[in-house]
Amino acid sequence: LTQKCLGNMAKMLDFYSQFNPSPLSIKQFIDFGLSACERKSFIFLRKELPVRLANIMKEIHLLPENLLRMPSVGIVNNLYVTSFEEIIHFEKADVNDTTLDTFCQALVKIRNRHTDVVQTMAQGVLELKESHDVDAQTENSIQYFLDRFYMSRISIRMLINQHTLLFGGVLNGHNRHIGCIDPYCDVISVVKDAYENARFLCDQYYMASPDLVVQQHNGNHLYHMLFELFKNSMRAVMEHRGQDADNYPPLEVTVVRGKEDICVKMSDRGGGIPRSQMDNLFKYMYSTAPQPSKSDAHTVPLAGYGYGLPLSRLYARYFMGDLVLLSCEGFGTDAIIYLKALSNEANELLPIFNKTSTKFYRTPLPTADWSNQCGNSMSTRQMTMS
Ligand SMILES: O=S(=O)(c1ccc(O)cc1O)N1Cc2ccccc2C1
Repeated sequence: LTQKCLGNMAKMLDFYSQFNPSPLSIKQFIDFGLSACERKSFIFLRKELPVRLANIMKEIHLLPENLLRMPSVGIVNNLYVTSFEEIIHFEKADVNDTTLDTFCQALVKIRNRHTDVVQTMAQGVLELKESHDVDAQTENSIQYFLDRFYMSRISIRMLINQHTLLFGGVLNGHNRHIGCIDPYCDVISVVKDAYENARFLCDQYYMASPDLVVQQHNGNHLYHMLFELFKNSMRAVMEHRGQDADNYPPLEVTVVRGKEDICVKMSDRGGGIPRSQMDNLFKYMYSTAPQPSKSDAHTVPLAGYGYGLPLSRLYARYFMGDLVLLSCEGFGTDAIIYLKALSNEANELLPIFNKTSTKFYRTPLPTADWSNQCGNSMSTRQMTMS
């Protein structure tokens, strides 16, 4: 990048990062998709995509120095710079069919370019762990950043998918879908799909798998969350009971549609984990496992790079839901996915680059205002954070 171009890029980043991202609700996605006007979508996206990209790119620059210097983080940063440049080319383009077509192609190119960003960032965290000692403040900044970075990425891919599915020419398989949203989503069938695919992996690895019991009391993010939870629960049950056991306690899934929340609860009797370990399950630093070596590729990892739970919780929180784990050590674990029942309440939850987020990276961990004998001290913020 030439000096002039770099300077211009910095100015454009400052300009677009001043705007807050505009959260959309599932209702807005559906209503817009029904009227589907490509020009309006283009006009909205050529501003909103640079705003969302710039907001998170400014935050990348706030990362702790030694993470920022990791080769993989440099690669991710350059991907974002390239994609940001490509999008702002459309800033003043006149709105005609040629522009709309090249815009769609650019979105597909950007989506493909960023396909492996989750793994590449995980590699960056691994590079840091292998080259530096990571203090609590750095770990805190990384946890805070990656939750926001992946949420931002989920939201950008959601916008790109809706536009390319609605206007990209390729007819999507199910014409009742609006973009990637299925307004008639039958949760039970998603549960069964996710179970069958996780069971396939479990059978391959353990030569057996727990049954599924589904009780119904009343998309694709939902599928990914369920697939992840099934893999965890199956692994827990199989390892808790040992592979010679002849029968395994079934996984129980309960689906309830309330006035405000839709709950999908998955209960396993896999022996659970101690309360002291629970927080680690959602920590990127803790769950950044060394890459599974290609040699033992036949042992298909039920748990991939370990980012399954933190990412699944982001998918749940993206549309104002949540993912909560409740474990009883020695017995098993309940995982509950909460979804908004009403599409007008299912608003995107988006990270905003501003003074508050900037301060978070610069504020040292507060001194403890709680203490116990074993020398672990906590701050009120840490108590409320988890
Ligand atoms: O921590 S867990 O309780 C657990 C965590 C998340 C989940 O969705 C289901 C679970 O059951 N569990 C994961 C696991 C893996 C290997 C051996 C034993 C266990 C216990």
